[in-house]
Amino acid sequence: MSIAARAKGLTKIYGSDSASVTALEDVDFDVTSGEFTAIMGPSGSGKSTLMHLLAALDTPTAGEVWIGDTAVNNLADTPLTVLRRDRIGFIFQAFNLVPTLNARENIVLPVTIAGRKVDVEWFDKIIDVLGLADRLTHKPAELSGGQQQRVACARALMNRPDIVFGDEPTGNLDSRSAAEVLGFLRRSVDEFGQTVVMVTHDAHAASYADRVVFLSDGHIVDDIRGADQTDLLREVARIYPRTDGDTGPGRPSAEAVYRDGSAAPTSRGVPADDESDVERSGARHAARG
Ligand SMILES: Nc1ncnc2c1ncn2[C@@H]1O[C@H](COP(=O)(O)OP(=O)(O)OP(=O)(O)O)[C@@H](O)[C@H]1O
Repeated sequence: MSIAARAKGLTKIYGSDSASVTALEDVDFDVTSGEFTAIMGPSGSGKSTLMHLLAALDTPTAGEVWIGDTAVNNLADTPLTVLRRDRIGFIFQAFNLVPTLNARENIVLPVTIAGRKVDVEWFDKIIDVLGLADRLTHKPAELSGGQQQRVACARALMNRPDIVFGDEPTGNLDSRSAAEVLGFLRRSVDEFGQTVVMVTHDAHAASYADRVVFLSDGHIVDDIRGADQTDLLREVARIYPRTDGDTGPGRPSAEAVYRDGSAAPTSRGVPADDESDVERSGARHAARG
């Protein structure tokens, strides 16, 4: 079992003096290679901060981050840019495609920026799995949200990165498109050996992962494997109990987790008949052998 990314003693404080916010405090976290890890927690618990630090998009106040064996903290600008370009893939909630480029051009952008030749076999494989073959000449505005996010998934994998980071990648999608994107991330782990780290509010989305890490108030408070949606909802209710009226400053709002559908499996357009937990976790465990 190798480590794709490691955080040690990670602390992030935004602002200074009385206006400062401690978003993460002394967090240790290893991302295992070839695994799908989800990071859950209420709004403000530090999920995006942890992901951005792990993905070398931001610098910590204290602590260290490694991508594989590379210590990220002290990298100069150029090797840091190369590391982000070649070893990390990103999928954002807002897709972040280049509007003037068509789907094919968006997908191969990381390769063309790096001045390399497109690996046609790999490109075709990804496009086939994502069902994008008949959309390659379309610009983002001519694609549905789900298709745009599938293009973003293809772009994230194009360089065969060490890790793909997804920040609420299904946050803007309907349930069917979300299931397609999550199913693809799952397949990328099972079939391509990809390492995926995804931030989500949503227990349904997190149930596609092998491992779910729960954050609260800038700390990791739980870390479980092989959980289905029911298990995750139980964990959410246990870790973030409803505290109606108790959402004062400094307290992460459990409501955010609930409001976003994590405690209500059918509320965020996640149809009960969409794909049962049993089927999905069965597929996950079968794929893992
Ligand atoms: N650039 C910033 N400046 C000041 N405070 C920030 C900044 N970014 C995040 N924070 C604060 O740090 C804490 C953690 O934020 P973070 O975005 O990591 O949480 P999150 O769990 O991802 O929340 P959400 O689910 O709402 O995106 C919050 O209190 C947030 O207000």
